[in-house]
Amino acid sequence: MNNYKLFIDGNWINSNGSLEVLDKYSQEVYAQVAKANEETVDQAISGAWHAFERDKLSPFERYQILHKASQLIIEQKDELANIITKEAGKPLKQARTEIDRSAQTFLVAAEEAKRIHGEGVPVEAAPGSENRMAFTIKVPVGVVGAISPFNFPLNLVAHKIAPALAAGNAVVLKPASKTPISSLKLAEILDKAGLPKGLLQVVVGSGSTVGNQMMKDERIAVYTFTGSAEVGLKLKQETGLKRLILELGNNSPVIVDKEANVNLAAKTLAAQSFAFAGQVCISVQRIYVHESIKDTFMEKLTKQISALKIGDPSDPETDVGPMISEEEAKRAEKWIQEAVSDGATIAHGGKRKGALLEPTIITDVTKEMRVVCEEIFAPVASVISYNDLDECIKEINQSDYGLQGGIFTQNIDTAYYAAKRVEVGGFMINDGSQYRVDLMPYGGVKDSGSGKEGPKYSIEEMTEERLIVMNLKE
Ligand SMILES: NC(=O)C1=CN([C@@H]2O[C@H](COP(=O)(O)OP(=O)(O)OC[C@H]3O[C@@H](n4cnc5c(N)ncnc54)[C@H](O)[C@@H]3O)[C@@H](O)[C@H]2O)C=CC1
Ligand SMILES: O=C(O)[C@H](O)CS(=O)(=O)O
Repeated sequence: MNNYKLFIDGNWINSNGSLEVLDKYSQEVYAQVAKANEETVDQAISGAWHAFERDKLSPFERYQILHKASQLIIEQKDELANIITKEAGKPLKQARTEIDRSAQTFLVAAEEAKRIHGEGVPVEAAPGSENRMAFTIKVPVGVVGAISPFNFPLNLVAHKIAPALAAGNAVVLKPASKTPISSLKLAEILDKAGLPKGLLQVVVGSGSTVGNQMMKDERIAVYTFTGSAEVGLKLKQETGLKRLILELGNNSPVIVDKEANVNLAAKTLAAQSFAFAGQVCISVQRIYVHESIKDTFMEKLTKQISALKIGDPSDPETDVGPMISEEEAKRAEKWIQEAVSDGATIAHGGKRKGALLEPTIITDVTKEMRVVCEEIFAPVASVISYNDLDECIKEINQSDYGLQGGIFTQNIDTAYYAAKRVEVGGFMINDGSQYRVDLMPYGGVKDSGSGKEGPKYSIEEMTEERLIVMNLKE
């Protein structure tokens, strides 16, 4: 049995209670993790605040620490990938990709630490201001409160911690209680990389206790949250005038136009609908296919899906592993059955064994069905045919969400026409919605959230721009 402690003020501490982290494939207890209580959360926030006041690192020192952390992540790749596979049930090959991406996120944030700057403001042009000089500087906000989801337990945490530290802040992190171990390993890595004690605090526990306490604490200046729209909305209502970065859900649409490369579309969409069992917020969920190519596309798509290997996530060949819990798999199965009883057809998959749900394609759906209009967050995609592109885009935009989308077409005019009209934060041409490189601006519109991630963009959110005006002698 693995035992993990909390990381408070640079020390590993136990608490009265603990929580069990399950191996998501075997469903056996994989680790015990100390659970934060009110007192430990208070200690963590207070420690972060004091560390922020005390340890003012230069941009170059921040660069060195984050750069070193990136190297250590790569050195520990096998161990970290195994942890993600166990605690999240993510197939090993996808877990290994997550480690590489996390190292890159740290590296990009390290570089950004040296580039944080304000700008000159030309006030001398204004009458009476000839002797004045104005410029802005970027200052850290103080303590950043970070709350993260289960699905990318290392890289989505990296997207919060690395830019916050690059900007000179302290961080209190609450990882998802189903997958806290990756965060604790990351704390160990940052400690080894030379991060002064207290600048990162990791508190483990439920959202309703630990998360809730963090959201109410005056000492936290800015919040960054990734998770469901439901929790995001609650947090927005609770945080008043404080800045809150929200990275929420989606039901990603992708158009397969009549001029698409159908082979490319089928191959890409089979991979992007079912990676990590569809539990990716930009997972392809709604596939809009032009009526004239629907049969060919369906044939190629189902062939690609049949080639996916389903099962044990620790097998390096596995493409689709279990969902985060049997309960979640049952919820998705219920949505599928509900659609079928309302007239939909299962074109592929649909069966469930424990937390393993087969990659599933549904056709004959309507836009009111939950599998279409809500975020399913499971290995399930709907194929919807269309004849008129404008009508298709109109239907796409009826979604409450707007994170990422895409189109497959060889016609550049069609591609750009759609890119300008589909209401999303990011739009991919000749790729699916599930494309992301970690330096890109990433974030949604509508109920998918507000504010952007990607180190450069998060740093903007985690700093204040202060204007300085100097009244100089003539
Ligand atoms: N836009 C984006 O970048 C991403 C969005 N997501 C979204 O996350 C969801 C899946 O992740 P889950 O972990 O199930 O999401 P969730 O919303 O249930 O939980 C996310 C985090 O919030 C915490 N939390 C829950 N209630 C809270 C409260 N009242 N106060 C403070 N914290 C609270 C949880 O403990 C967890 O750490 C999906 O909707 C998915 O689309 C996931 C990854 C990336
Ligand atoms: O939202 C998600 O699930 C992630 O942001 C996934 S990824 O884009 O970083 O791969």
